[in-house]
Amino acid sequence: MMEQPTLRVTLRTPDDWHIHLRDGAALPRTVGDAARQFRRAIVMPNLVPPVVDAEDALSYQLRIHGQIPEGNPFEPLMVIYLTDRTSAEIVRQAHQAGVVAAKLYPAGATTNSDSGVTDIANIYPALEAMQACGMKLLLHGEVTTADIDIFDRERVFIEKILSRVVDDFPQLKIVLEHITTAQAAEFVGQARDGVGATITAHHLLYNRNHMLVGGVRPHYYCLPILKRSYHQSALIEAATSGSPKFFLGTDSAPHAQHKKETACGCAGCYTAFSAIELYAEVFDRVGKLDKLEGFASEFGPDFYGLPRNTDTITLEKRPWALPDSLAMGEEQLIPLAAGEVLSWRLV
Ligand SMILES: NC(=O)N[C@@H](CC(=O)O)C(=O)O
Ligand SMILES: [Zn+2]
Ligand SMILES: [Zn+2]
Repeated sequence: MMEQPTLRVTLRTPDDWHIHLRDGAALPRTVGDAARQFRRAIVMPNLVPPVVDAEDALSYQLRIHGQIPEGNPFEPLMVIYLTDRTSAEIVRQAHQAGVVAAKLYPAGATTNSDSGVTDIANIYPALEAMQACGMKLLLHGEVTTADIDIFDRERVFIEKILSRVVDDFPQLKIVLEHITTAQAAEFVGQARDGVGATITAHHLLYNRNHMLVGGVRPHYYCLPILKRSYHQSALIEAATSGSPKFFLGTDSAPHAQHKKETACGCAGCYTAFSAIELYAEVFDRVGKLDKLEGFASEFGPDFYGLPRNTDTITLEKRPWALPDSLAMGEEQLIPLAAGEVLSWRLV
């Protein structure tokens, strides 16, 4: 019998424009996984306590650097966490220290967001300073008031908050992170220049049925929460459209197994172990593998005003099963799609 030649695709090395690496004992796992496939990563600042200024960001960056495998050129790009007390001066100092962005977590919106902003008006001076120095604004785009249903929180954030910030700061570069709805895809698609969005692999691969039909599956629980399949289709459409407004951000977020599989489980999916392979799965499924390179490796650096990577990675069509569990320090971590078979594998 003749062996079929193995299908391969070679891509410019991708970057991850939204990842949670955490700290301490988690770092060898998270940094190692990210550095295996990505050259750069935008590192989320929601540590406890959060990364709020230049000093915090630089010391966190050093701890990450300490875990990059020998000879690997991985580059963590640092972000500060906006609080009610973030001043214009804090922004300017962070910018001078090489911090590329500041992250807005509405207070209480997601994991480790208790120090987040309680009213966007409190950070208008910080946003002015960011606009002036070119620092990007990254948004966890969900309102948090109890009267708004969890499935509507992103849509209401866009209507009530985002549309205002986009207009009030016409030169500010804004990324609506981990979008999950057709409304978000549409808003960003039609927004002025300088407004973009990241999309996770899990919001492309799954909808809320995957999380809730036949039993509740805590490893699919993340924020913003998985939505209807109609929204999933809109996200796939946006990610594979070739529009430079949409780019890769895994939102990979490690929570130990015992913190997910419990009565009140944490929000976040761990995808860093196989992120580019998960994205390849989706793009291939809809016949758009040719659009993966723009989404994964070009539109992100273009948006951030950074050079595109010049080296490449290769994916091969060779089915493999994800491990059931990974070690993270002394703890166990269940990767998203644990035990499932993926078609593409990083060579
Ligand atoms: N996405 C999540 O569900 N969790 C993230 C926080 C975030 O990005 O909202 C985390 O830090 O665990
Ligand atoms: Zn978030
Ligand atoms: Zn996140």
